[in-house]
Amino acid sequence: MNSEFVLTLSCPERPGILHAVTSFLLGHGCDITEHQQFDDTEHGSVFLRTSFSAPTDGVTLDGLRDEFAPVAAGFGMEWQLRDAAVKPRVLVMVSKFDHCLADLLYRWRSDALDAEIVLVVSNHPDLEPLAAAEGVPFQHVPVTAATKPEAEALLLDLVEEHRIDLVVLARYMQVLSDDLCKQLEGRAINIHHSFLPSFAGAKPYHQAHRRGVKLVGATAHYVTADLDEGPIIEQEIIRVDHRAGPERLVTVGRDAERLALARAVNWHCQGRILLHGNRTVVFS
Ligand SMILES: Nc1nc2c(c(=O)[nH]1)N[C@@H](CN(C=O)c1ccc(C(=O)N[C@@H](CCC(=O)O)C(=O)O)cc1)CN2
Repeated sequence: MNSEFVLTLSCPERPGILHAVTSFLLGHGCDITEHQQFDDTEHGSVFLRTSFSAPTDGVTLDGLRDEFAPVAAGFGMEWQLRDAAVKPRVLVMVSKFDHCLADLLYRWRSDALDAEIVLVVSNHPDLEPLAAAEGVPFQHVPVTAATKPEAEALLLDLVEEHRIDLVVLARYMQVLSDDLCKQLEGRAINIHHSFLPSFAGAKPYHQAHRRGVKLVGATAHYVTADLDEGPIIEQEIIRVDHRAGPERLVTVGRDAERLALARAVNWHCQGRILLHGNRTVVFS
């Protein structure tokens, strides 16, 4: 029985990167099961994701990490090596709209999410029954302008207490502070209910209706201090026409939100996303 691991890395472009990776893996009796690479010749950077199986006797994750570190240092790599069998622990944040939370819980229950949903946090009590129905703990953390600092401190305590790997904002309608965004950099994903960069901010479907668009969509992105400006992971669109009023756009938009968010969460948890400045490389 072999173990499955995933190596992701980025580094300055130069000859010998792939050779270094593959000879390291071969030297440890590992077999590559999937490989994807992107050479950004414009910026002189290489992005790579390799999944591989390793013999269980004598090969451990920590051992591979310790022995790959000097190889990586020689190329100036930023890298991650993780056990593909270990599902990242996810905290889902939500306000009153339930469609994204319900979708993620259903995918998790039906083993279609490569993550463990361990906690739901909301600034309203309304969706506690939805989490309870799936046996997931729910924490009501009210937020006002005055209480936002302590509410965010509690959230960070929960992230640490529950050993959270990823925070998912599944229609959480409060703006996170710059400090919280810094603390959660690269491990918080938001679903914005428009096809960014169009209609950022509040009420995007009403903005879209006023503009008379023929396509509406949703955007899953990493959360940064700049509202709706974080690195885009996935987008989904749906065709509409003149008959669709704002309410109808809200309704059809939900499908785009559910799909874009679920894909983004799965790809993040499978180690298929690498940050590239304010953009992403997605090995889907
Ligand atoms: N630092 C960030 N925080 C959040 C982001 C983000 O990109 N960076 N995304 C939002 C989600 N969102 C749009 O996708 C969004 C949510 C809320 C608002 C907003 O103006 N909220 C008001 C309060 C509204 C209310 O109480 O119902 C506010 O916070 O003053 C805009 C965009 C999640 N957070």
